[in-house]
Amino acid sequence: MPLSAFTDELGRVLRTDPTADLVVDRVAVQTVDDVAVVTLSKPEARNALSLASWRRLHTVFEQLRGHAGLRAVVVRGAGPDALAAGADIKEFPQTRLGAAAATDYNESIARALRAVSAVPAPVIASIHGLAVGGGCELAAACDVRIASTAARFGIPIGKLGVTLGYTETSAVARLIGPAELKYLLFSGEIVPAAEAHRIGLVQRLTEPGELTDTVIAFVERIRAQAPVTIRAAKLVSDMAGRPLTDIDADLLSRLHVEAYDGADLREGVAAFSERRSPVFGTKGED
Ligand SMILES: C/C=C/C(=O)SCCNC(=O)CCNC(=O)[C@H](O)C(C)(C)COP(=O)(O)OP(=O)(O)OC[C@H]1O[C@@H](n2cnc3c(N)ncnc32)[C@H](O)[C@@H]1OP(=O)(O)O
Repeated sequence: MPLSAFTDELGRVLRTDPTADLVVDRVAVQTVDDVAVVTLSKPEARNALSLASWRRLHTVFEQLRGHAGLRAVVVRGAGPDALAAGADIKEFPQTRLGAAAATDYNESIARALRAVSAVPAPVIASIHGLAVGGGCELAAACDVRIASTAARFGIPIGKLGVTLGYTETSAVARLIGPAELKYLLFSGEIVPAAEAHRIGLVQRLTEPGELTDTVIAFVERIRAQAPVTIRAAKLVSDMAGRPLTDIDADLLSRLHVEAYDGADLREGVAAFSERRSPVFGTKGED
């Protein structure tokens, strides 16, 4: 798809809520060329996520993980108010749940968050409003968060009496560190976007009217670069700060071989020599 048509179409998708026929368990997936847009779609409840929605997110991101040639995923919330206000509290049981159901509930959320992180392509959270509780954790599981100055963030779960597992908190902790995580959890505060940006939860802030254009421009920058470089960039960034495992080393080694033996690098070098913009394939292969 030519760049201008891609930009127009991605803009059209991001500026409108998905039609009802695209929404399954309050989650919609749309694709624009090699970019997927995942929309949380329960605007009347600040896009709160039911168990069915968490399970659907798991399925969706598992499918996107296997989508060869995918260049980016944008995660956003329908309606004017929220990415998501967390797990659907109205679904929480009024009676005791029992060990098996409680474990299954938490594991369903953790599975969804792990699936988000496991997509090889960059996953960008576009945050125009509330990213609270599980909504904040979902945003943190994405690779990059771009937010409007009107967005708000927090994990106010103490007032509910729920607890969080390792997966739900680890992505937030990696971004802001355990001390800021403790502050958010202990205070239950919902902080403005500027504060979320200051502590590292958000990478870029925009005026509310510029969020979509900023996200599109970022996606375009990703698509203009070599697919193999971006895939390796995500891997090494995720590996930073933890000991290198044999599996990590093997993955990186394969990507080095793919890069030096593949078409992306030859195209990049040729474009540099010819003083033109590179035109990359989708998989870094011949
Ligand atoms: C592992 C993960 C665990 C979790 O995620 S636990 C859940 C953590 N999340 C929360 O505790 C946030 C709960 N929501 C709120 O505290 C407030 O909302 C906000 C501060 C986020 C926003 O306040 P405002 O803008 O005034 O909206 P409003 O009038 O409270 O909500 C509008 C409608 O949305 C429903 N809603 C909001 N959040 C949730 C939710 N998380 N689960 C279910 N429903 C929710 C409300 O009830 C209401 O609906 P109606 O108009 O029918 O009363």
